[in-house]
Amino acid sequence: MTSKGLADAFRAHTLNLHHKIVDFNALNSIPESHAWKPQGFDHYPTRGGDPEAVPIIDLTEENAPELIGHACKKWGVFQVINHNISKSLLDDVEMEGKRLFSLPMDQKLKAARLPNGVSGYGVVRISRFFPKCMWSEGFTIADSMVEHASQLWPNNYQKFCDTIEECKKEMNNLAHRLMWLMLGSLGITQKDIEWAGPNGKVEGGDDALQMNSYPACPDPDRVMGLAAHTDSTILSIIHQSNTSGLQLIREGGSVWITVPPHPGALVIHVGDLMHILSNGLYPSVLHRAIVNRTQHRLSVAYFFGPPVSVKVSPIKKLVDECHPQLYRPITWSEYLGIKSELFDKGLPSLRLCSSQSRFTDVNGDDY
Ligand SMILES: C=C1C[C@]23C[C@@]1(O)CC[C@H]2[C@@]12CCC[C@@](C)(C(=O)O1)[C@H]2[C@@H]3C(=O)O
Ligand SMILES: O=C(O)CCC(=O)C(=O)O
Ligand SMILES: [Fe+2]
Repeated sequence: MTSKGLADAFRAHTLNLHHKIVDFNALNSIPESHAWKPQGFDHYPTRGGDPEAVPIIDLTEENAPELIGHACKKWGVFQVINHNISKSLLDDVEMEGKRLFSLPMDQKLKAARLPNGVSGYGVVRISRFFPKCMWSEGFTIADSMVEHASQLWPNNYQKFCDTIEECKKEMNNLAHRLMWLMLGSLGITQKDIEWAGPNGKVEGGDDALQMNSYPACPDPDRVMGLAAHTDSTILSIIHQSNTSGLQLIREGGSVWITVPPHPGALVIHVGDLMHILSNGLYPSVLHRAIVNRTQHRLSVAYFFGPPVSVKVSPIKKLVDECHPQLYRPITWSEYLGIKSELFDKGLPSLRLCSSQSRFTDVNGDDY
C-alpha cells in the first residue's frame, strides 16, 4: 500500500470549504448552518431474516461466494461475519476514535486536514455540495499518521498509530479476499486484471481509513450526519458502533433502509470503481448516515482501491456485442478529481452508452 498516491490525487483539488467544523459539545440548539429541512427519517423497518434486510453472509459458509455475487447485484451492499478481524482490534479502533473525537476542539484543529490534503481532522470532502453543514466530524488517514497523531497527543500517540496500522493491514487483507470473491462470482480471475500481481495482491494499491463521529442531537430529524453518496472505491468496509444510523437505498428502490448494527458484522459497500469493473453489473450503493437523539455514534470506514495511476475499465470478459462497454477507462486519481468537481454526476459522466439502455446478464436479469 502506498497511500501517498491518494494525497497526490487531491493536491490539485483544493477544497474551498465554507463548511466549518463546530464544537458540538458547545451547542445547546441547532444552529441555522446545520438546520436541514425536516428530513422525515422514516425508514423501512428491517428485522433479521426479513427479505428486505441487507444480507448477512458468513464467510466460512460454503455458499458464501454465490451469496456475495447475488448481494452485489441486487443490493450493492452486504454484511459479513466470521471475517477474521478480531473483535478486540475493532473495539480498540473504536476506543481510539472516541479518544480522538473527545479531545478539545483546539487540540483537534492542530491536526486539521489541509484544503488540498487528504489526511487529518475536518468535515467530509463532499460537504461543499450541500448548502447546510453535516452533524458530524471526521478524521481521515491515508498516508503516515504519525505527524497528525503527534499533534493530537504529543506524548502519547503510539497506541493510536499501532492500532490504526494494524486495522488498515487487516482490512486490506479482507478487502483483497472480498474483491476476488465479488469478481469470482462474475467468472473473473486474477489473470483478467492486469494490475493484480501474483497471488492476487494489488501491489501498490491505495487505501484510506476514515473515522466518523456523529454526536447525539436533540432534534435528529432536522440534521444530516453524512449526506447521501456512493463511495469512489472498489469496495469499502464499514465498522459501526452499536448505535444505528447507516441507511441505504437498494438498487432500483426508493426507500431508505437502515442497516442495524449486528454484533461482529462488517458492512461491505460496492464502490464506483467496482461498478465500472463489473461493466455496470454491480451497482455502487447510495448510502447516508443519520444521527441519534441520545447516543453518540462512531463509524470506521476503510476505502480500498487500486494504485491511483492504473487505468480501471470494464473487464473485457464482461463486454461483448450484447453487453457493450458502459464506461471509459479511468485512473482512481482522475476519478477522485472528477468526483471532487461533479459529485454524483461524476460516474454518469464516464458513461459511453446512454443510461437509458438496459441489458440482460447471463442469468436473464436486467442491469
Ligand atoms: C479514498 C477516499 C474515499 C473518500 C475520499 C478518500 O480519499 C478519503 C475520504 C473518503 C470520504 C469519506 C466520507 C465520504 C466521502 C464521499 C468523502 O467525502 O470522503 C468519501 C470519499 C469517496 O468515497 O469519494
Ligand atoms: O457512518 C457510516 O456508517 C457511513 C460512513 C460512510 O459512508 C463513509 O465514511 O463513507
Ligand atoms: Fe460512504
